[in-house]
Amino acid sequence: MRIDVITIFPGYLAPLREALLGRAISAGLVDLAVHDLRTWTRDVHQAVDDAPYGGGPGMVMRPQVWGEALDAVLALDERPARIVVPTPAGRPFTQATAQAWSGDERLLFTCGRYEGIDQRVVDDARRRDLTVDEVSIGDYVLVGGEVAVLVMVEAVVRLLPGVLGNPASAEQDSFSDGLLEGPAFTRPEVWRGLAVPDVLRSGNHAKIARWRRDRALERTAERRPDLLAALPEDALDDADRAF
Ligand SMILES: N#Cc1c(-c2ccc3ccn(Cc4ccccn4)c3c2)n[nH]c1N
Repeated sequence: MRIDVITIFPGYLAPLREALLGRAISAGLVDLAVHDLRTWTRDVHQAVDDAPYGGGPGMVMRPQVWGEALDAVLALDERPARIVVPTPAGRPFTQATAQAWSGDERLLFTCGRYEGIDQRVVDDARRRDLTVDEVSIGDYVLVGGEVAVLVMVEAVVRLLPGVLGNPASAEQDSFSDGLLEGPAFTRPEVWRGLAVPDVLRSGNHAKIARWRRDRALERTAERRPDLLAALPEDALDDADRAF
């Protein structure tokens, strides 16, 4: 997978070259290129923003700079790219989104700042039949798109074959079965007077699986009843319903 990121703060994306993601890049599983938007400015001040039409607070990022940047970065590779535009007004980015994008050959992330990017940049890309997804990582407001890109790239890249040491980790993710993960424990057996649940030390794999499923159902019902309500009809078996 090729990943391009366009931003006025390239340094914000440095964490993508650390740890697991850094190893995925070194292993050739991911090609990452970060581009400074100001490369495509033409004025001495390298202006990337301007006042909003219709008035209102803040500034809006100029379409000309973004249009030239997108055209140039898209041309760097012939593979089709999904253009991702982080925005508080976007569709929710979920585990299902990450799963879907993990099958893409190329992702191109555009990091806005100020009050966002002139809408015509997205409109122009779509009318050229480019795939453009305007997405939000959550119901809160950030200062720019860079942090959202860090989140989305990690969520997608960890799903690529060969990235996680144990593929089962991704298969047993929270949300992968529509439920939150239950509690996890490791040594010591007792810590500050708190013991690991006996069932986890029983060696009875069927009982352990049941216990874990019950804790996941319990936690999801308590913290995210919306997820429980959204489960497909056949997602819960009789034992689940009995819980
Ligand atoms: N994903 C995501 C986001 C963002 C986000 C993403 C990109 C930009 C580019 C500028 N801003 C600031 C801003 C503030 C107010 C109104 C518009 N824009 C961004 C915020 N905020 N919260 C999320 N879940």
